[in-house]
Amino acid sequence: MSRKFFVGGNWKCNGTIEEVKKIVTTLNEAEVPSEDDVEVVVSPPFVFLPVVKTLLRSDFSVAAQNCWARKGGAFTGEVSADMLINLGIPWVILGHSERRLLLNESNEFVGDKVSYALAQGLKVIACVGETLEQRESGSTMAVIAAQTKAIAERVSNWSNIVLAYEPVWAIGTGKVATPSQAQEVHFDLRKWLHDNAGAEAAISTRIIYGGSVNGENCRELATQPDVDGFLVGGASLKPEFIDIIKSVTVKKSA
Ligand SMILES: O=C[C@H](O)COP(=O)(O)O
Repeated sequence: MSRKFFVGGNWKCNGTIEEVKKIVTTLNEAEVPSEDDVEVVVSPPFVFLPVVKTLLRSDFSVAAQNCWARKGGAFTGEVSADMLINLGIPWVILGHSERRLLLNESNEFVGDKVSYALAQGLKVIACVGETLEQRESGSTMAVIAAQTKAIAERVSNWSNIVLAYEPVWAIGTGKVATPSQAQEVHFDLRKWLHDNAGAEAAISTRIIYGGSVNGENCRELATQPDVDGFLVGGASLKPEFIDIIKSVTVKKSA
């Protein structure tokens, strides 16, 4: 089966309302391949989600950058999955390494969030990835397997999950994984899914790459058989995000 190419733009904690509107205008005016070929999801900070959802072209979608692990209540500063659903936000990014590392989010906590978000009807971009130290000590797959296992233990249906492999050493560093490094991990992760979540999850789950993707390096990465798209940080704030969306054409001819 073919997995639809997926390009996510994670705007992280960036932008003023004026800048956000400008990015949306750039996206709205761009000529890109059909939504039959590529799914595009942008993820502004929470406060800009409603305005972006309202102004953004209808063939692109929006994601929140986080949500709480259970129903809302006395959790100051948190936003619940139920609230996102209430606002018509279809996607959420969970388990980003910046939250795992800076806010000490554990594998289990991320797994709880993924499970609760899916149960409320959200689609989830679930991030996994190793640090440089972990890669250099040869534990890349063990780390990623443990992160994915915490999700697999809480989830039986993978159809609303996109897995984002984001090596921490490649995020915001300009040091992108080579196409063969990305392919190797994506292949191993798909095999892990096969053995632990079943053949259907392995065949149909999109595994996207994130970490210093730009308008240039996306093309060769896109040719890799197990790279089903990208989660883009810095470059998603720039016009080159359009080029990254267009890399689906390279994928289709690979
Ligand atoms: O979620 C996106 C990733 O953290 C990648 O960020 P980056 O493209 O700025 O390296």
